[in-house]
Amino acid sequence: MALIEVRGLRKSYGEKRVLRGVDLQVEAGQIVGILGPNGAGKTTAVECIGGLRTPDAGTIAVAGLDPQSEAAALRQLLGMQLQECRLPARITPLEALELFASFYPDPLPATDLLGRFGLAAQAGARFERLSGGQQQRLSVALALVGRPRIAILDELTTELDPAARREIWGYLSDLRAQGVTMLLVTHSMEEAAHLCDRVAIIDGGRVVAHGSPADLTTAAQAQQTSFEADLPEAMLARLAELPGVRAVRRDGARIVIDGDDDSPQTVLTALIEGGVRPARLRVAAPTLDDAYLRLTEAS
Ligand SMILES: Nc1ncnc2c1ncn2[C@@H]1O[C@H](COP(=O)(O)OP(=O)(O)OP(=O)(O)O)[C@@H](O)[C@H]1O
Repeated sequence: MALIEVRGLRKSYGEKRVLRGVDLQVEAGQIVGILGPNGAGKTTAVECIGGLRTPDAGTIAVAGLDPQSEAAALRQLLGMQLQECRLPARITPLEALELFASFYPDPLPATDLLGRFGLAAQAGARFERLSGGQQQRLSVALALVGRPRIAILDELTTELDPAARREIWGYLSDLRAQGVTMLLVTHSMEEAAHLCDRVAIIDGGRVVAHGSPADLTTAAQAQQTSFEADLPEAMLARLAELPGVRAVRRDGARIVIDGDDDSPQTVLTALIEGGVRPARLRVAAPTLDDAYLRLTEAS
């Protein structure tokens, strides 16, 4: 059985049906990313998994525990970073870490975490005086202070500069190597591609796609062929009719063609047969961004 097992999760706020039957499995030791448009219900889903919200229907087991009825046991093995870190305005990072550490039998030393998360100089600063990025780093450190077996991190690096983001990614990779399982809510495809073993895309209240970043990218079958050529409209129309071609457009001097994995070859053959010599030809491999857009558009 997976370490996190979610089946048929449903949740509404009043009339608003947010989750309409979410299924999700997270294997031990994996980093799983949850992606999806704003308002798709990602935070709602992870808050249900963390026991902070009560589902309307469905089952959730985290390390075999029910997050509602076995919340106290779950808290000992789960660390949770919330999208909005709400702490008293005057608490300092050191105080907050020591307070959270006091809830666990074998916490990480607060000073180590302050160093690791680049907050040593702010150890005694009031929370309200920290920058957005510093508050975010503190919220991740707070989620990890109890040496959790499972960490749920909600928009972990949104406010961070590129160097800080890379540092946190490095830290999470170290944690994975130690066997920590992580569920990440993210809007960053770069983050998902870099860190996640698997991603689940939530849209319309359901998981519309899941798999490794590479699987999803391949499944999207998006190849983009572009080149410069003086093509008459009739030729453009002919390219648009080729098998596997999804869209043809002009972008300044370039012709840009989206299609499936075989489309670059099909397009090239058609151009050569038509006596066209494409200049500055480029074929762009699909990215997770392309896959995400196609999958969420399709749903
Ligand atoms: N406590 C609440 N009461 C009423 N509606 C809520 C509540 N919390 C969330 N919602 C609504 O439920 C929907 C899903 O919200 P949620 O925060 O789970 O989405 P999300 O996918 O995490 O979004 P984002 O990417 O913008 O963070 C949104 O339309 C939101 O306005």
